[in-house]
Amino acid sequence: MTRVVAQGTFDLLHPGHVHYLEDAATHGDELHAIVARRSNVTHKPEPILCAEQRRDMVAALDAVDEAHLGHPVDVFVPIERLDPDVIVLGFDQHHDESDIAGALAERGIDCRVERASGREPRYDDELLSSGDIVDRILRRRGDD
Ligand SMILES: Cc1cc2nc3c(=O)[nH]c(=O)nc-3n(C[C@H](O)[C@H](O)[C@H](O)COP(=O)(O)O)c2cc1C
Ligand SMILES: Nc1ncnc2c1ncn2[C@@H]1O[C@H](COP(=O)(O)OP(=O)(O)OP(=O)(O)O)[C@@H](O)[C@H]1O
Repeated sequence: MTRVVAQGTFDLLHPGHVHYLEDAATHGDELHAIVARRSNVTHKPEPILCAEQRRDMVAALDAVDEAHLGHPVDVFVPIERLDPDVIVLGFDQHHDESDIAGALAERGIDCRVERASGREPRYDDELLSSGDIVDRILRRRGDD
């Protein structure tokens, strides 16, 4: 049984998230998704939705076996508990594979780090970014 972990903010779900999680699931037999806490989302505007709602939506996706709230302080606590064989990063996530591999080795966790592919838009006007969805809402509602 190969256990895979994927992680992200997953605010306002869109087909890019589904693509990431479906790709991650192909790296093993069982996919666990970790949902970032608001306090750890520091590289972009904070999520609109609370962590529990984001977790429940991710858990409802077919590709995901279990979704978990991330740890508020030490992001390696859920990894130690889940003890995955593979961590699959999103295609554009800012994390460095070798930094994560180093942190895993320091903690004695035997786990590969891989990267998912990206999804190209399939439809005219398809939005594959939570930030772009928020921007569109603000633009359209701002016009009302
Ligand atoms: C291996 C790994 C484990 C993570 N675990 C957690 C966690 O337990 N809690 C948390 O708040 N963020 C965790 N994160 C961080 C966020 O998921 C991530 O850095 C970011 O804030 C969301 O990325 P996004 O740009 O894909 O939305 C983890 C990141 C990695 C790479
Ligand atoms: N178009 C896409 N194709 C594949 N994966 C995607 C795509 N968009 C997002 N993802 C992946 O989904 C995961 C979680 O994404 P995240 O929650 O950061 O959403 P986002 O929509 O990219 O955010 P934002 O637009 O606000 O930066 C990330 O690993 C990201 O790489």
